[in-house]
Amino acid sequence: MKKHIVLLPGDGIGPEVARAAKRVLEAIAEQHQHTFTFETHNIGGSAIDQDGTPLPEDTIEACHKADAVFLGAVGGPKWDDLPGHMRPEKGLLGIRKQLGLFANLRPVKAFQQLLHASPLKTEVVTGSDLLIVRELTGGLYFGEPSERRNNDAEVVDTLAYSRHEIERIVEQAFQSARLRRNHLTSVDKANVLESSRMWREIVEEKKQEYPEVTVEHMLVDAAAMKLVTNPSYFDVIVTENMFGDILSDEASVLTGSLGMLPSASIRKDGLGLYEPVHGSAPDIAGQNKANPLASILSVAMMLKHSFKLEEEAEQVEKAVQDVLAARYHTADLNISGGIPVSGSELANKVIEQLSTSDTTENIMRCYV
Ligand SMILES: NC(=O)c1ccc[n+]([C@@H]2O[C@H](COP(=O)([O-])OP(=O)(O)OC[C@H]3O[C@@H](n4cnc5c(N)ncnc54)[C@H](O)[C@@H]3O)[C@@H](O)[C@H]2O)c1
Ligand SMILES: CC(C)[C@H](C(=O)O)[C@@H](O)C(=O)O
Repeated sequence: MKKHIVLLPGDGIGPEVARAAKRVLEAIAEQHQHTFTFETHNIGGSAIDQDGTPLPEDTIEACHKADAVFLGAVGGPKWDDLPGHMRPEKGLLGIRKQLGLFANLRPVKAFQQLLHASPLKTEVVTGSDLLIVRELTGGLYFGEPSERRNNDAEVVDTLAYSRHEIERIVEQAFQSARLRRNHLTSVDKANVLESSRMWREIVEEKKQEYPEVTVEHMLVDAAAMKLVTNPSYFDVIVTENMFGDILSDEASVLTGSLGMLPSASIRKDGLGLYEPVHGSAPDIAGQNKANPLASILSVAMMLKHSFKLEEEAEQVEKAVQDVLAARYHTADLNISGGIPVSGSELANKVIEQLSTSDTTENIMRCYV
């Protein structure tokens, strides 16, 4: 199979984890006689420095032509004082919007080997296996107006959704639920927000088409609490952009580290942008400490969603599992009696493991 992948390393630890992602893709290509070609482009702060904008035109063009995109991370203190429209994060929001990537899939699964790495009690974390389906191209992130007024005496951001935007993400969530355990929790703030009340109505309408899926509505504040007190209660969570952003970082504590959470930002035709949920981690950038596993698991999602290479995707997931079972870990993971290694060494271990991992064994198949 021939596939062309655009790499957007970005800032901070972005280039370190993007390197790991590329090496895993190269190893998979070699083993299975695929031809994966790569093209690297600027985004975020590094694009501001080199091109004067967080999202250069050639980056957008290359992504449009690609079969899949991998993004490391954007942002950092160097660019924090720039005006809003010039910030590195605008590059990330812009590419999601330009590519029409309305659905962000964020699977959260507590690896057996990492149950003790979470600060939560082991009995709470055990069995956690959920998928957050986050709306990605609407809501507060993109609503207009968004501005300061009257010499900073007032400020406004706008939370706006069209019916179509809500319908398509809710539909995606029902489809994901059907592939998993048929349990959908729609998270909103319907006791306060009109947009949430319309969201609820649309979920109620859509559920008629998916009678096998059990549906419930939960307020976001209650969901935030339940996520850390009874996480195994959840199967699929669907929610709007901002709530999904916050809940997924919260959910990362179940896995032991933000460095463990992969994501896929997808649209209907298969093109996807794959990125770890974490940011550019300026505190550890350039020190080879970044955990590459969120990025490597995002590669597994790329293989599955964009390339339909199920076996290869499972091979990557299994290799990660085996490396953790061998107790290798980066410093962000608290594993007593483990073997601490650098980020690049951990990526090496996964790549070595790829040739030996037996995917017929029971592995975590949570990335739907
Ligand atoms: N997708 C993205 O590009 C993205 C996501 C979130 C934040 N950001 C940006 O990143 C910058 C830093 O944000 P932040 O500090 O709030 O969040 P962050 O996710 O970068 O870091 C939060 C904490 O988690 C740790 N961490 C994150 N990823 C890790 C990894 N792979 N391995 C080990 N430890 C890891 C960091 O060291 C830090 O202590 C900001 O500019 C923010 O806007 C970008
Ligand atoms: C960097 C930021 C714009 C981004 C978001 O809020 O979507 C990040 O937090 C994420 O979760 O990918």
